Amino acid sequence: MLHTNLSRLLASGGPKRLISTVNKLTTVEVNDKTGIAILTMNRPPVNGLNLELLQDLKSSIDEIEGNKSRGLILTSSSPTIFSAGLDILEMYKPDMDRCRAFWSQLQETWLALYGSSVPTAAAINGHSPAGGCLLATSCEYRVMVPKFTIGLNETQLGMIAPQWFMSAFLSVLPQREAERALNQGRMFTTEEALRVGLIDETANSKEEAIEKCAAFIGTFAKVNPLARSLTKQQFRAADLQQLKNGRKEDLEKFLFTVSQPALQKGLGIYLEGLKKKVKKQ
Ligand SMILES: CCCCC/C=C\CCC/C=C/CC(=O)SCCNC(=O)CCNC(=O)[C@H](O)C(C)(C)COP(=O)(O)OP(=O)(O)OC[C@H]1O[C@@H](n2cnc3c(N)ncnc32)[C@H](O)[C@@H]1OP(=O)(O)O
Repeated sequence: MLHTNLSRLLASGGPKRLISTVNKLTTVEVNDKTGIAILTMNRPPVNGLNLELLQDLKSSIDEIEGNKSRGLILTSSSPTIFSAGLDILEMYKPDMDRCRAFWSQLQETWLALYGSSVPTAAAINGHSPAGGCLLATSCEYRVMVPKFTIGLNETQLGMIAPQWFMSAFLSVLPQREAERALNQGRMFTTEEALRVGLIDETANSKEEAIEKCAAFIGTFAKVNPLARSLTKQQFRAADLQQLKNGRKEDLEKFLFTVSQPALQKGLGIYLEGLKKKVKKQ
């Protein structure tokens, strides 16, 4: 009951204090009463994860870790897109120095989110392909609004999701389901995602999704925070360590992959397809 009241207060727009507007592409709002932070991505039109958005996400996660928030809810300011995943323009005909900084920042941001000491939840209020799905599956709980899609579609782009994308996916889905979905590059509708367990709940609106995420975070109200966070970290330690140990190799593999002419050609065709779709409407 206490948890429900807390979450209602949060969602009803109860007393909220904007504690950070420092970052250009993210905002953090901490509710004074509940202590839960809402981290909102705001990079129109599709929250494409470019270097700057990844930097802002990392610094917002650090801020939430530092200000003793009771939990983190990740969401988007767009009414239809949670995140379109990695900004393909960071990988298409890239400047290699920037590309290096981009991938290193993606690693850094993932380590911070997946390894966060506070309870994390994603209020998925729009489409969430690839890198968007990575962000959502790196959280501990997912609530999604109907009529959108989520999944790791990398193979559809002729790309291979790195091992740590798979780790986050596997922390949510059974191996058999995860392997098949990744091989197919399958995008799940909200209803399908609920059926396989890729999301935990559905909600009819962003506000309701945030309320349900807050209720999840509220379930830890009476649990010792240190015991909870150390337990979470033990569960995630092997996945985190695997990337920490292999960061350099992972970066080199990425740079090698994006410099392949066949991949560049595929990305060009994919981008063209996205643009043609816009013109048809
Ligand atoms: C083992 C070794 C491995 C080593 C590593 C190797 C490889 C690296 C692995 C790479 C991993 C990649 C993960 C990714 O995240 S790749 C990105 C995947 N994302 C997508 O496929 C999403 C594509 N977008 C869409 O499907 C749709 O845009 C949508 C998100 C469903 C939204 O649809 P809608 O609302 O209709 O919007 P538009 O389609 O009209 O888009 C508006 C605008 O935005 C541009 N855009 C969309 N998505 C992206 C993107 N991801 N990056 C850059 N730009 C994007 C789109 O082109 C439109 O632009 P214009 O307005 O200029 O036309």
